[in-house]
Amino acid sequence: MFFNNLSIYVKDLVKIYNGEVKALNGVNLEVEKGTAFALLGPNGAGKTTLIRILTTQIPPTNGSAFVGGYSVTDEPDKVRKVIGYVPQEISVWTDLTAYDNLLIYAKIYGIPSSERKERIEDILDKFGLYEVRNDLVKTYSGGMIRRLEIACALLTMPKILFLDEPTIGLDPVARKVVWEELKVFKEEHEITIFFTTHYMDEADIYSDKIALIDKGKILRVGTSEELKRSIGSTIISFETENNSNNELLYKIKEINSVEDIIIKSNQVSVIVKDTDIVLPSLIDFMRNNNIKFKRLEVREITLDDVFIKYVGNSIEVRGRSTEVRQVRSRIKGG
Ligand SMILES: Nc1ncnc2c1ncn2[C@@H]1O[C@H](COP(=O)(O)OP(=O)(O)OP(=O)(O)O)[C@@H](O)[C@H]1O
Repeated sequence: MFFNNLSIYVKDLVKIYNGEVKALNGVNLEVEKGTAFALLGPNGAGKTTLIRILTTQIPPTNGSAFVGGYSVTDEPDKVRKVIGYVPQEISVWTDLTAYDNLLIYAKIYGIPSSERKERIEDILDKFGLYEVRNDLVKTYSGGMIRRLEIACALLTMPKILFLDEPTIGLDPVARKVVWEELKVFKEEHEITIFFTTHYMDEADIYSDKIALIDKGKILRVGTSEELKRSIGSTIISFETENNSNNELLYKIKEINSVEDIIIKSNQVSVIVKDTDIVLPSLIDFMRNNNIKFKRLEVREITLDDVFIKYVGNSIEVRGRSTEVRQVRSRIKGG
């Protein structure tokens, strides 16, 4: 059957808020079973809106979406039975212990009382929280709270886990712990993970496929390698020293084997197919036009370069994410 291989199928999805804000503008996506899929985009791109539609919290304005083979609009109850969801906002009770939080989830989701203790202890162990299971959550670090939220969402053993900015506001070490534990769980139970993120490295390391989203539109979908290759093979970057004019610099595009050029103030990135061809011509060009430069380097293309190329600027973690981080750290501090 058509959906056999897919966990999520989205067709021409549109969401317009209050008849005027077009948050999603014709989104098409396919997510294969057992994979980790990252939705990468800046603030206001439509990431949370898409996740809310896929988790049946809000209806789309137009188009269709299927999760686990079920329509989010026609069969929302069936969708809810096969998914787990961790929102950006705090979703556990901080005045309770981890064990009691999970016990509430177990009761809400109808896990038989004879199985509860074993399943709760098992998931606490998998997410490194067994030793602190009887401590109040408000004494936990941000990373521990996140791991508990994920444990709560996985207690019912969903087939598809949705995570909205799972590591927002966490330090790099805590982010790594969250992802390493998720990775082990995903492999063990063959679940599909659909997550939104601002973090390039997170999408790069932990996803099988990445969709770039901006202004409600999917710009590109592919593996990290496919996305990087789609813009070229290498970057030659340098800083200009004098106030060279950009019009002149854009002429670098005419050099044979140059794919594109990105200029951000005095930082110039030249995307090339073949460095050996471009480098001598580029040096000649700079000399002939008396453009002084420093810190020239030849480096691999990163996802950040891909994003700048397709979206026009780099992702900044700001606004809402700062807000979420502040709220989380306030709660953490009691
Ligand atoms: N309930 C709402 N009512 C009206 N407009 C909304 C609502 N929710 C989101 N929007 C708008 O829809 C657009 C997409 O927002 P959304 O929250 O989906 O983006 P996002 O990519 O998740 O952003 P962030 O990374 O900041 O969470 C934005 O312009 C936002 O202001």
